[in-house]
Amino acid sequence: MQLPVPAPGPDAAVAFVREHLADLACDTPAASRSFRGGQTAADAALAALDVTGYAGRRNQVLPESRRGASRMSPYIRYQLVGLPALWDHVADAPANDRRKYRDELTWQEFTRHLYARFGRDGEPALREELRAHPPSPPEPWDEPWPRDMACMDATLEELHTDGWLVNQTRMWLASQWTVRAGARWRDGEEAFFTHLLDGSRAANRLNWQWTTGAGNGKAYAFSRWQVQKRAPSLCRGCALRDACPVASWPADERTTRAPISDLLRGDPDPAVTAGPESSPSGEVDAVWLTAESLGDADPALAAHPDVPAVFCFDEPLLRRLTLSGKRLVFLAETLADLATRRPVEIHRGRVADELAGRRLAVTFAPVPGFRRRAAELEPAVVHPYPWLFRPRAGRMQSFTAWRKGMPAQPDR
Ligand SMILES: Cc1cc2nc3c(=O)[nH]c(=O)nc-3n(C[C@H](O)[C@H](O)[C@H](O)COP(=O)(O)OP(=O)(O)OC[C@H]3O[C@@H](n4cnc5c(N)ncnc54)[C@H](O)[C@@H]3O)c2cc1C
Repeated sequence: MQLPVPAPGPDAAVAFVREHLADLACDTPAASRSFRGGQTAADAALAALDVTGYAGRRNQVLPESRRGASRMSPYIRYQLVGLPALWDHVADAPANDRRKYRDELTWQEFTRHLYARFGRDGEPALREELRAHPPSPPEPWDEPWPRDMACMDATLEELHTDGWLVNQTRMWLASQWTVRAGARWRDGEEAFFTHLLDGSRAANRLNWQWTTGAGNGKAYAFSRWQVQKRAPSLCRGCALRDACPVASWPADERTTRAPISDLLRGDPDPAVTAGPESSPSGEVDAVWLTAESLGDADPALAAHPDVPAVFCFDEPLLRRLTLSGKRLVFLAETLADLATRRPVEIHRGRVADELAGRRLAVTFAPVPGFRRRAAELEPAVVHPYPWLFRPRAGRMQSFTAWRKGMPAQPDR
């Protein structure tokens, strides 16, 4: 089913989602309080980005004015800003901040590589523990994120209204959920994925695994200590300040070993994982846009400026995911913004049905869902994914091992 293209701006995007996609959302669709979707918003955020002080303040939570986080992740998620562009943008930042910021961009790339490698056969990836089973607390909690703890309440509120959190509070929530409360990390990962505007299976699953000890065997322990250090006002105003349930460190943080996949040791065919290396030529009559790449610099969009861009809200997938309306509004804003520069078609349905019979150009996406849909649609032209570092065959047991196998500077 083809849908109308909304006018630019959050109000039209909210109205569009409420009219056409509300049955697929888990809440009443509304816009994120803090983030606007679209290339125009992403360009403005990039132009304003100054990472001076980032290394010292990236973990600060409150007051908000002291945060060092760059807040670029929703734009990075949809390739409205690419990792190579950010790498270049911070070239003149103070050395320590530049190094730290580029390290974090490299973590993002690491998660993409792992997800691509484990999802290379088109099957769901990284749902199993990579190296260890997280710790089990002696007494599981009835409610993993109790709202009477001010640190839980404030961070969940931010997640639900903004669709975004700083890295530090993501770690608190993940550790509290699994290491403290004994809940399944995959359920927590889903709860994040529902709301995060930047929610990606690669970064979300990997970070849940790393925080809970599944990724490297060492769990991150959450306690009042971090809240007092990073957001002291939360403890001061907490109803439980004299009976804090996380006043001391967790009783037991031991993980137990899990079987290790051979894919962590090496990739038998990195070319399959990485996708095409160069852009072929070919006649096409539309560019198929995926949620993995919605920016103006998308290689397929850039190579075929005269054909419409077609995006399909994947009904079976969205029905299963039941995302927050904020994510759908962000996407609608992004498509509406693109439509101010070139023809855009928006569909809702099964992707392979909605786009059947068209000669499509698309940018390769290193995720299992793309492989499955592309196998059905057989695009005429598949453009390379804009990797920061092209995936190689080497070890991925740890970030450090993987980084050693990558060049010092991004591949161009
Ligand atoms: C439990 C948990 C779940 C997470 N889920 C996601 C997710 O779904 N999507 C996502 O993009 N990030 C996720 N992260 C990583 C990180 O928290 C966010 O990328 C970051 O908070 C986004 O805010 P920012 O752009 O201001 O980050 P900054 O600190 O300004 O960093 C700049 C960029 O570096 C990258 N980056 C920073 N830290 C990490 C990291 N630990 N792993 C991967 N990339 C990183 C991101 O692309 C980020 O936008 C998660 C972290 C945890 C602990």
